[in-house]
Amino acid sequence: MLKAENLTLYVNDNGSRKCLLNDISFHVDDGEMLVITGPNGGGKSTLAKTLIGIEKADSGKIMLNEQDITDYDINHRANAGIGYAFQQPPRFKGMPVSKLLTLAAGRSLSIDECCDLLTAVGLCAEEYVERQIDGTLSGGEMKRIEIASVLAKDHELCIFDEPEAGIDLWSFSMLIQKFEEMHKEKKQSLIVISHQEKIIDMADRIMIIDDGEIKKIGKREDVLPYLNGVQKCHNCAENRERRA
Ligand SMILES: Nc1ncnc2c1ncn2[C@@H]1O[C@H](COP(=O)(O)OP(=O)(O)OP(=O)(O)O)[C@@H](O)[C@H]1O
Repeated sequence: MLKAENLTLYVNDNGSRKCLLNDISFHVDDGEMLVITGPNGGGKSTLAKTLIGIEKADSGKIMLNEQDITDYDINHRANAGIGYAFQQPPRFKGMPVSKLLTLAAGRSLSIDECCDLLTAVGLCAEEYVERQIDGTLSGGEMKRIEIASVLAKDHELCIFDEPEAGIDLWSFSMLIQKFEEMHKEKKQSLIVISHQEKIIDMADRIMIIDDGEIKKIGKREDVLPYLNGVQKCHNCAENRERRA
C-alpha cells in the first residue's frame, strides 16, 4: 500500500514562493487502481514526480508497504518498487530499444520477451526492437516504448502520467486492454493520471486535483457525477465567454 501524508511542495517562481502541492493526503491499496484527473496545471504531474522522488516535498511523508520512503532518492524508490512512465519521456540517445527494456526489467530479456512488451503497446516488434532511441522516433512511438519499459518489470506500484497523450486510437485500445489485464491481476497497484473517459471509467477510486489540492477523492461511482458536474460548469462558463 502507498500512503501519502500531508505532502506540501513550494517552488521558487521568479523570486516568489509558489505552492504547487498543498497538504495532499491519500492512499492506494494493494491491487487498487486510482485515477488522478483534474484541470491542466492542477498539480497532477507534480504529485507524481513527488511520489517517485524527482521533486522533493517540503513537508509530509510517503510510505510504501509500511516503509518510510520520504527521504529515498529516485533510484532507491525505484528499487523499493515504484515504476513511472513520464508524461513526456526522456530519450536515452544511442541505446537500442531492446537494451532499454532489458535495463528497465532489471534482468536479461530474450528478444521474444522484448517483442511481447512492444506488441502490448501496439508497436510492431520486428520494426522497433533493435531501433535506436533517438530523435527519429515520433512522440507517440517514444511514449509507447516508455510505457513498455514500465511493463517490463512487476512493480509494487506503477504510475502512468497521461498514457493516452499522443497515442493513436488503435494503440490506445491495446493499452486499455493491458491496463484492464493488470487491474484484474491485482498484482500491482496503479496510479494513472488521465483526462480520458475510458481510463477514468476503469478506476476503483478517482482523485480530482486542482490548484495543488485534492478537491475530491472517492469511489468511481461517487466521484463520476461530481466530475460530470464540474465539466458541465466548465462548458457553461466557456459558452458564456463565447456569447459575451
Ligand atoms: N518548477 C516550477 N516552477 C514554477 N511553476 C511550476 C514548476 N513546476 C510546475 N509548475 C506549475 O505548477 C502547476 C502544476 O503543474 P503540473 O505539471 O503538475 O500540472 P498538471 O495537473 O499535471 O497539468 P496537465 O494536466 O496540463 O498535465 C502548473 O501551473 C505549472 O506551471
